[in-house]
Amino acid sequence: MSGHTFRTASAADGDQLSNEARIAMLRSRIDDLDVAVADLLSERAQLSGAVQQTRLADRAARLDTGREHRVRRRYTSVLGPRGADIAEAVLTLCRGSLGRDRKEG
Ligand SMILES: C=C(O[C@@H]1C=C(C(=O)O)C=C[C@H]1O)C(=O)O
Repeated sequence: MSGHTFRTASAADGDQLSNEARIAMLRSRIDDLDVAVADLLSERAQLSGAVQQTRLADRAARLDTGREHRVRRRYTSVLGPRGADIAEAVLTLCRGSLGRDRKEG
């Protein structure tokens, strides 16, 4: 678990605010979410790299296309068809995590 907690900005939060203040409040929440998403992606990439490394140590294929297909379906089931683009970007980031680990290690 990453420990991030979120609350959604509600209409009531903005009732007393100017549009400028409302936008600033919403953007502040967006900025928090971007940091949290990037942290989660970093953690995911480390875990994915560890799985890939372990499979290589077992002389198995580093990648698993069946598993990647299930990951893509998870994103599209939540986000709709555009989720496929996000899934692809996430998988690309995580496939690269092994290379980065090697350079750093
Ligand atoms: C992490 C794994 O290895 C690779 C990376 C994946 C991912 O980042 O989601 C998925 C499948 C594999 O190609 C895994 O098999 O779960």
